[in-house]
Amino acid sequence: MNKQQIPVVVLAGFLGSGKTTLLNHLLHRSGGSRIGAIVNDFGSIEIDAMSVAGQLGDSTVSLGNGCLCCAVDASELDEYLERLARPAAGIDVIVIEASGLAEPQELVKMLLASENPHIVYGGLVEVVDAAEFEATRERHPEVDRHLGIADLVVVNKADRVPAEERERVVRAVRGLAGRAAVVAASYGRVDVELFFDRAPVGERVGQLSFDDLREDDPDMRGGDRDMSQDGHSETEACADGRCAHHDHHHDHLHTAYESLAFTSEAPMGPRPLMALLDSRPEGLYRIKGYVDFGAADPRNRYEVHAVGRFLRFYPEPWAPGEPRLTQLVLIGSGVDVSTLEKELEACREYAPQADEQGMWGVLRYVQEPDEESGSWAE
Ligand SMILES: Nc1nc2c(ncn2[C@@H]2O[C@H](COP(=O)(O)OP(=O)(O)OP(=O)(O)O)[C@@H](O)[C@H]2O)c(=O)[nH]1
Repeated sequence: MNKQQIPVVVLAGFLGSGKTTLLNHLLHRSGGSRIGAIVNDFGSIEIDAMSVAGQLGDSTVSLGNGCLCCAVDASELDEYLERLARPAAGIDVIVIEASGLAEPQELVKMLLASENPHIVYGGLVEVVDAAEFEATRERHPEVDRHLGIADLVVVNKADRVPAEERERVVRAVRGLAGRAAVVAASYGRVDVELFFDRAPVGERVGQLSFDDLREDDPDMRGGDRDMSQDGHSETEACADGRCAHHDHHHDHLHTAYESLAFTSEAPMGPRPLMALLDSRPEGLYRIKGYVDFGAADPRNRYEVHAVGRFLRFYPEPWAPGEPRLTQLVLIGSGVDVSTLEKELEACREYAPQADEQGMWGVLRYVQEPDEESGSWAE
């Protein structure tokens, strides 16, 4: 192995499984290693990039608005890798956080094809949400094949399921993941050594080659399920519109999903927003971003996450001078995006009242700090 080459690890996993949480854990625990991150957001507001950027400064780059797997060619990615891999940047390992709808094998292919002499493919880490695993597999059988090419699978959110279910999920993942290491974790708290000390390069290329990833390999194609079955054309469904050039993309997960990016300078009314969130449609699987509740709580911004039926708010004080904005990305399948947008617009309050009782509906979804480290069952 060329000691000068920087390993590039792909961090993938379905929407909301905990990739950003794991990346943040790695950044906190990196010790003397310097991590460069490339964050690929599906929505046009780069929420994931915002939540890691603070920690990395110029060693984070963001590739927003569409799945990286759908890029026409690898040149954009190469450009970013080039920037991070310059010896002057002093980076030891690069992590690419894929969007929750990206096809990991496309990213791996791009890395294996890269002619950048400073980098080397460092493995695929798949994050699985233990609480959502079965339901996600039912809807998207192709996630099985993502696990089949992983080098490490993190069965995350172990705290959200009872011990027996956790064991069941770990066993099922082991069955699908072949030779990959499988570890259970909460809040992405994996052993950092395990993450970065993946198998040496020579071994890896032997293990996962272009041949393994060939488009016409039946094992890689996940059957001929038409992901556009909900009636959305590929161009509509792909956030950056580039998918139309790639007819083989019909089996990509993201072709079945639409995203809505919503920004408001006017604060959101807690009551109407909670009414909307509490009755959100089944297909609206993922919501993330930041909410300004204005006079109802002028001190804090509320980071919000919905994953399936799970909903949490995380209040934190606004930074001095930070623009008071609500910025949300909503990702779903079979969701009427324009209606959703109108509903969100209707939640804005132009003459807000200090409606503290109105915040009760929000506070029901605020996690106590000690819950994070606590029990296995929610
Ligand atoms: N209970 C519990 N919640 C978790 C755990 N890991 C992450 N979360 C929460 O799950 C939500 C989604 O986590 P993210 O790290 O943003 O997930 P992601 O995979 O980056 O999401 P996308 O980029 O949208 O696909 C957040 O509310 C996290 O706090 C965990 O182990 N247990």
